Amino acid sequence: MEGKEKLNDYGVGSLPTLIYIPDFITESQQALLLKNIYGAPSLKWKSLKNRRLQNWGGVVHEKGLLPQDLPPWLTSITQKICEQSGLFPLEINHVLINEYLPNQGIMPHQDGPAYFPVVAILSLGSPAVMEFTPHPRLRLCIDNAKSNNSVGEIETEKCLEDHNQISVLLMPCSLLIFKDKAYTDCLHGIKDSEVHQYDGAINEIEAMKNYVLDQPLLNSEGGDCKIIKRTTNRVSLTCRLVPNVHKNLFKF
Ligand SMILES: O=C(O)CCC(=O)C(=O)O
Ligand SMILES: [Fe+2]
Repeated sequence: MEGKEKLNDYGVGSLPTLIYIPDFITESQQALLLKNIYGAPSLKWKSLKNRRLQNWGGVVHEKGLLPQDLPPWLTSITQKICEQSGLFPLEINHVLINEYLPNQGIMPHQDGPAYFPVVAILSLGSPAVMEFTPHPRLRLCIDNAKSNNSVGEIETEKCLEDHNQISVLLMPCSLLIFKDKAYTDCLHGIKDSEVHQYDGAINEIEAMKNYVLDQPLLNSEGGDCKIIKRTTNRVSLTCRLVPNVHKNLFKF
């Protein structure tokens, strides 16, 4: 990608706003990142029930960040994201690295209130499908729309169009940016399953363009089966800006 003016070309789907950039980094940049991630001191890993993570940039509190400098191997990526997207008013100062085994995922959730509402996720390793679902507080609106109560026709259509479940296929080396309604009105999550279906993914064409499946999978009718098998770990870098930075713990 040659600069922020090109970013609009990478918008996918109709929900505002999801941006998918295939091959944001090269395979050798991916290998170098993985080397740095797996070369970090083992204490840097925090094990959760369904994944491991490394926290870089400092400790995020509800009200802000107790900062720590990002290492140069991460700033080379975060600066590129800032420059090319033009979507962050300040430098990205926080990176969460998640590692998922093939059968691990992340529950549908919304990111915390301390972050500026633009998220950039760099994917490494195994592909995966991320699902965006309407926030429970919008369920009522959708249920009303479905039973055609109380919401006008145009609103109904718009409501459904905006808030159906949306799948995004995340290939290695790609960058996903999400903001606006995708950030404020949706939960995002990844199923904890070794097989992910990408049928109907909003970026299917862009994501599969340069990708050859090792063994095309066939369904019972002999047609192509749009699933990916997660045979290796997936590692993602969730890059965000915490605008409120506290230099001094006692000023919290
Ligand atoms: O691993 C991913 O792609 C998603 C991570 C995520 O949603 C988060 O860290 O908040
Ligand atoms: Fe998240």
